Amino acid sequence: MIAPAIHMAGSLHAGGRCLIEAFDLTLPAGRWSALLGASGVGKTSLLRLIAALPCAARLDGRITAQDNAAIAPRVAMMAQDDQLLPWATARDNVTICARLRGERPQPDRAAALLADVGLAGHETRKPSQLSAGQRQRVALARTLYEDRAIVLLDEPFSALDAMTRHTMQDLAAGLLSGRTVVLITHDPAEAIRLADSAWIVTRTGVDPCPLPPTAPPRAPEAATTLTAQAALLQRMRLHLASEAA
Ligand SMILES: Nc1ncnc2c1ncn2[C@@H]1O[C@H](COP(=O)(O)OP(=O)(O)OP(=O)(O)O)[C@@H](O)[C@H]1O
Repeated sequence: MIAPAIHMAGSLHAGGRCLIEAFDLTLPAGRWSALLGASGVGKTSLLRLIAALPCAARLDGRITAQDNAAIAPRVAMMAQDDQLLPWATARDNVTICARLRGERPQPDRAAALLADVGLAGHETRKPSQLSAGQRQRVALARTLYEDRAIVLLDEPFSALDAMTRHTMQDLAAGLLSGRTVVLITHDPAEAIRLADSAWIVTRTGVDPCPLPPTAPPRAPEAATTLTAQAALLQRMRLHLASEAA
């Protein structure tokens, strides 16, 4: 499986206004890239454009893979909302994309992934019988089941309690090692913990953020992690202040 770098450049527009004036972003091959930035700046739109999904925003520019092959067929995307089918069990939701493609589902693999995300014994529950955090973990298992080279994660751990989030971050870091992963997060601690590269998306472009020299996933209690978190938070504050001015 080749996990390519992805290059995006141009300007982003929606509803007759410019969201991002000009940006040039290379998401490194086989690494985790984090995108942070104010609500509404266009982060989800960038992910949807990479995945070639319908999007209210328009990119004047281009998105290419390093190997020039098509991107969309190699993408698994975990959206902000869990997008689970209400009438299907957790296990059937994990295999839904494969079944829609006409592939034979692998229920044992789905059950194993559900166990990985801490949902052993919940395989036959419907989404309405699960908590928001449990539903988010089913959506994570569905994304992992896809086993794609490019994985787009839009606030994947936002509904989880702190301890479960920590466990799921480690799990995703392990299972998605070597994939080109793009993570949208509002949490500087999560970006510092997981990312190989990070950018703050703003109206004027994308601002690269320094990260500790250690490899992710980084220990949350390490001094370098905490210092980098504080610096990133401060940088986000400065961007917010300058956008408001
Ligand atoms: N149908 C639409 N018509 C016009 N503008 C839209 C439409 N849908 C979304 N937008 C605008 O597109 C912009 C980008 O939305 P997007 O969801 O990409 O932002 P985001 O940075 O991911 O936000 P958040 O962090 O809140 O998820 C927003 O400012 C939003 O108002």
